[in-house]
Amino acid sequence: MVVGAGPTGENLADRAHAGGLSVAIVESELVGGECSYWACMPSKALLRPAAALADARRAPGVGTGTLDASAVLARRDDFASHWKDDGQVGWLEGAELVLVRGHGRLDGAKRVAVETPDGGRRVLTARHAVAVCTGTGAALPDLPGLAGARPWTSREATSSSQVPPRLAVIGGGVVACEMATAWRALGSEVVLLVRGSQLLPRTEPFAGEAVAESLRAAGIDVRFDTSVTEVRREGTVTLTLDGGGTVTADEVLFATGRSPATADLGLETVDLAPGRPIEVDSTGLATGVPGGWLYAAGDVNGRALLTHQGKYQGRIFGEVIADRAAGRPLDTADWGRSVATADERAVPQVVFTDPEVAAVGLTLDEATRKGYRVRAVDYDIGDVAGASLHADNYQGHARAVVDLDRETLLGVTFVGAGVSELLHSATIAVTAEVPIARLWHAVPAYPTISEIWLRLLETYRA
Ligand SMILES: Cc1cc2nc3c(=O)[nH]c(=O)nc-3n(C[C@H](O)[C@H](O)[C@H](O)COP(=O)(O)OP(=O)(O)OC[C@H]3O[C@@H](n4cnc5c(N)ncnc54)[C@H](O)[C@@H]3O)c2cc1C
Ligand SMILES: NC(=O)c1ccc[n+]([C@@H]2O[C@H](COP(=O)([O-])OP(=O)(O)OC[C@H]3O[C@@H](n4cnc5c(N)ncnc54)[C@H](O)[C@@H]3O)[C@@H](O)[C@H]2O)c1
Repeated sequence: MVVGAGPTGENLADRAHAGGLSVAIVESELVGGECSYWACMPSKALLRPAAALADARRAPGVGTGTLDASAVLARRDDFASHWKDDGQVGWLEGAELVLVRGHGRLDGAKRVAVETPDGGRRVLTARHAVAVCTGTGAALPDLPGLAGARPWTSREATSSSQVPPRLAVIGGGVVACEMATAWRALGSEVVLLVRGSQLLPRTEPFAGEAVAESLRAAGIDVRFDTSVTEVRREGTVTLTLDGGGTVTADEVLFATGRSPATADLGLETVDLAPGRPIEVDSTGLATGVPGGWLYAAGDVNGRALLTHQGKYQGRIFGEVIADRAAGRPLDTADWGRSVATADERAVPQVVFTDPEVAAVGLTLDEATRKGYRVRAVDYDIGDVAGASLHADNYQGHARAVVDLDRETLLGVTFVGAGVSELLHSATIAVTAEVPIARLWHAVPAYPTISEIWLRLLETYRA
């Protein structure tokens, strides 16, 4: 039994079925999950036209137009399948997975009680395992006046059919940076209020600095070390700031992180704490639950809050569940078939701002804190021939973090226009632990932005 039919639950169910199990999947909203309707797909549909326009403006002779907001929003609606899940339900049926609509709650060992849309209650018992794949919801701070102020969360920010004339965005993480970029490009006046002193704090510092600079260049009012202490809506929204002063906007987006969807999941019936992520081992098995029947995959286990990592866990844990049920041996060595090793060593992520931020593995700071003997190798991407052709005055930077003892890469970060498609080359280098001596023979085509690889290696060997 799988609870939650987001990208993770779908993949886990499919792999468990491919391994020989019959699978039922419980979904309380839309099959396809947050990613399809209120996260990855609609946000990237809003951002892609902005990136295309920015690229056009940097290539002389192409054009300097503005976005047609209604066309962009209409295309976004198509990408969100108009918030209907018929297509994904069709896929589930084709994959021979049984869909149970309703809110699922654990009800003791191997049991899931489903509150069905007609108000009924159905208790389902799994023969082998229950996999919780319920994802996360937006986390809102406890601020006076916030509840009555109808704030935007990531859901409204990705699905709004109106462009607010003035938008205040709270937060300095990925959602805040991407949504500030998108709505500014669609015409909003945007103020970005950041509690800390940098954007994208989990990436290399030069990434957040480049994004802050470009958000400001796009006309966004970026304010660091600024906290909101009170929110009031009287038609418009007024935010009171800790240093004194107020900000008034038509809408306010709180992009202040996520909470695991475990508060109303019956976790107390299996002696786990509601509202917390479900901790798992590297085969997906929940720790502290006897009997080896409860798994958790994707955002809900807190390992890596990204669709591709959730799907990766889904593929691996689904197969593990089927293998354990059939008595087949697992392969739990590092990078083995039955463990999600990449979660700890090589998580790739692209932040679709302008410039894009594409990173995999450890930052210099993380590698140093983990005790590796490392060297950071830096190079400005604008000095690569392919980049200077890509855009006039191309601004970008790359860093590779080299493990000096093994001469392999622990992490790579690219910042610049069009770098997202470079990332998989770095993911392969980090995951496969390709020695620098061999990377030297991986020749990038001339004149592409990929020549950054050659420059990084030359810099290392200089
Ligand atoms: C604005 C935004 C943009 C993002 N962009 C990207 C991106 O570009 N790339 C990327 O990799 N990641 C992105 N993410 C992160 C990505 O959305 C998540 O990592 C991903 O959705 C996690 O998938 P999941 O299947 O684990 O959970 P979810 O997608 O959250 O799916 C969980 C499902 O479980 C259901 N459910 C919950 N509780 C119950 C219950 N009790 N009973 C039955 N069903 C239940 C929910 O209705 C939902 O359908 C973004 C996130 C946000 C907020
Ligand atoms: N392109 C992508 O891959 C993509 C896009 C969007 C989201 N995501 C994923 O979704 C997850 C959620 O993103 P997110 O940006 O909501 O979370 P986040 O954790 O990345 O950032 C949250 C930000 O809010 C700030 N914050 C927290 N509480 C606050 C408060 N009370 N007041 C002011 N600021 C506060 C934090 O300091 C942080 O800067 C992330 O893990 C991210 O990886 C991925």
